[in-house]
Amino acid sequence: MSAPALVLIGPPGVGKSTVAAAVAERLGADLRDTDVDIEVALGKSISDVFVEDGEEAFRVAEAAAVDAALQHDGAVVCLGGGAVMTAAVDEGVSAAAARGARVVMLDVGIADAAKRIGFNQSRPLLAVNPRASWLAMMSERRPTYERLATDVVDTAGRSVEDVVAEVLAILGEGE
Ligand SMILES: Nc1ncnc2c1ncn2[C@@H]1O[C@H](COP(=O)(O)OP(=O)(O)O)[C@@H](O)[C@H]1O
Ligand SMILES: O=C(O)C1=C[C@@H](OP(=O)(O)O)[C@@H](O)[C@H](O)C1
Ligand SMILES: [Mg+2]
Repeated sequence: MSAPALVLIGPPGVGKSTVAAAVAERLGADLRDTDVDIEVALGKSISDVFVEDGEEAFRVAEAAAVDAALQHDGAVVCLGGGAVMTAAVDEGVSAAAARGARVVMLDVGIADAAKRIGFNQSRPLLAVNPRASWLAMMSERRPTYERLATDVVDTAGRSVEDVVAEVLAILGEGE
């Protein structure tokens, strides 16, 4: 049964896309960042999808992109922060874990998240009142992230390289 090697979940700005790219390179594995897959499939940026088509349309496209990525054997898969709140995605990630994928939650607090993403315009859900929105989003999502995760990596105050090394160790690919 095919399964990705790794599925990265966690809030926006925690470093999923950055860490996934580095881990995939180190493993020589295929990288599937589902936000990139959605942009290719719809031919526009995530921000434009939200503005022109709305969040509901984005979540439909996202569920399809995640479903395809979770069938990609041996891949390093990186989800958008809100993906697991869609029931089909939640079930798909659980099923991938049952087939052997490691599901790693990257965790972070508000202080580091704010520094990393600068709370700028590129994440449409955080465009208005970014700090309060991030905190509310995190309290709603945290139980789902923690339930799905086979492993949790705290990224607060750590370099990208440090986080990548811990994720590689979880995969049994230490230095
Ligand atoms: N451990 C880290 N320490 C400091 N900055 C980080 C760390 N991980 C990622 N970053 C930076 O945070 C920003 C957001 O990362 P990104 O990979 O886009 O997050 P996500 O995909 O989770 O939204 C990037 O500029 C990245 O370089
Ligand atoms: O948290 C969310 O709902 C979202 C997170 C984003 O991805 P990142 O988590 O990679 O920033 C992107 O999928 C979209 O803007 C919605
Ligand atoms: Mg990302």
